[in-house]
Amino acid sequence: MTGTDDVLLVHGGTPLEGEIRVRGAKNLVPKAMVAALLGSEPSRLRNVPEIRDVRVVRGLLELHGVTVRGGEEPGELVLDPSHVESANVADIDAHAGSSRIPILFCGPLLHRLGHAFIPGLGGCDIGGRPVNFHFDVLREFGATIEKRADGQYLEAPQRLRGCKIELPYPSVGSTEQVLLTAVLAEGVTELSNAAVEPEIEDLICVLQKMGAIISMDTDRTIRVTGVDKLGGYNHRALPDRLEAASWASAALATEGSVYVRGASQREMVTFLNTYRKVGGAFEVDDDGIRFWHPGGALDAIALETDVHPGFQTDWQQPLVVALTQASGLSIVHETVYESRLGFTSALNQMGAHIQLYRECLGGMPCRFGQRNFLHSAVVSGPTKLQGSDLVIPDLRGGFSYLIAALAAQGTSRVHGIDLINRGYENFMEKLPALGARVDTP
Ligand SMILES: CC(=O)N[C@H]1[C@@H](OP(=O)(O)OP(=O)(O)OC[C@H]2O[C@@H](n3ccc(=O)[nH]c3=O)[C@H](O)[C@@H]2O)O[C@H](CO)[C@@H](O)[C@@H]1O
Ligand SMILES: C=C(OP(=O)(O)O)C(=O)O
Repeated sequence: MTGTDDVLLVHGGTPLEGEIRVRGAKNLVPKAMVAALLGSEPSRLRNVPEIRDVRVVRGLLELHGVTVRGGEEPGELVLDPSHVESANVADIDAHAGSSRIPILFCGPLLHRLGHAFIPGLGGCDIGGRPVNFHFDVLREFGATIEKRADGQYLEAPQRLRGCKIELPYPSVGSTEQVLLTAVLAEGVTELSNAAVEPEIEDLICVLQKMGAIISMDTDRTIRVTGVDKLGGYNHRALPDRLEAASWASAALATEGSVYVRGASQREMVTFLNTYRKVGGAFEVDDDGIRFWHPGGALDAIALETDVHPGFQTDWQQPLVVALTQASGLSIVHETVYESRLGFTSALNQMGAHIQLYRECLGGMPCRFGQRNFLHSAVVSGPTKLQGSDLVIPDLRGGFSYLIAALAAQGTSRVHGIDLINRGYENFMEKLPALGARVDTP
């Protein structure tokens, strides 16, 4: 999309009402697709959403000789890794900056080919997002890494071997890096301070179906006993709890009611507790969750983002829009990314009162407190929002701008909406289905 194609006019002031469906999680599906590379047989992945991160990984897998085709049911992919081969560096490089997933190709490609080339990563610009943990763990497994102008070149001079690793922080991607590498490494790998997000548990289920031996302790320790060979898997991806929470926040901020078919309570317990504290209502049934604004005033809250089972950082930005409609002072302490509150300046331009602070406004130990990052916010509400010209900064920030524009009086011009396709399936169809008044210029 370019030019005016990438602009959405949002005429606000209408509550979102109706039903939408979420499918497999953006933060699991592309990784399960990478896991298929480790198998000696085809894998079947179901509940796959049509989002850009899936297309990027599909392209990268195909470049490496994996055949990817649709399966029998809608949203099913069949991935056949029988003929994995080296890809042309220039072709891989065409995917530079597209997503964060390419770094997870390291372990599988080192096992299959003995070498790997990783282009520059993309992903949301919400902090520095270094990948030092990833490369440190790969070195522990025995890989060599060379940084060149166009990307990172890795080699495994011999079979990678299991090792004992402690992550400095429970990083999601680094934990996945360890899992995808340890399953075929020689011997046992013990990872402490691992991330335990639901998407990681689901990746462990995928790998176990392939023949891996992985155990998870309650103290964030994961143990993997390497095996010589893995088969394929048949797996239904867990639902996208991040997209579900975004629609929930949209229902609250627009004083509407949205049934999110496919949403699952188990992965959203922390979000649901917070939603209830703010004054949002929800009802869980076997097929999804209905979220609505029950009328009356919303309540201000204190919120700290954290690794699972804490309040997921990707839930933060959409919920902040709803907090602009709550009575009193809400406090938000973002402890996962140092720069994830920059999106609030546009909300202020629309009439919100959000003040950012460098200090940690919360009790949780945080890596950013003494380091000059505006990572805490005080949201003072309720404030009426007015339509505005908005430029989408990142995935969740972008969806938050859509929510704010829908809740505002008047028309907003939202630029850069294509970015939302990275993680929200068919949002351009879902919005009008919920009664949103949107059109293109
Ligand atoms: C595709 C995907 O699944 N993305 C998710 C994943 O991102 P991602 O896996 O990139 O996030 P991480 O959990 O790794 O990052 C958490 C923190 O660790 C730091 N860090 C991470 C790696 C590293 O090598 N060095 C380092 O310092 C990061 O800068 C950040 O401050 O988990 C995040 C935290 O739940 C989510 O917000 C993202 O939606
Ligand atoms: C930060 C996110 O994703 P990514 O890691 O892919 O940039 C997100 O989904 O909000």
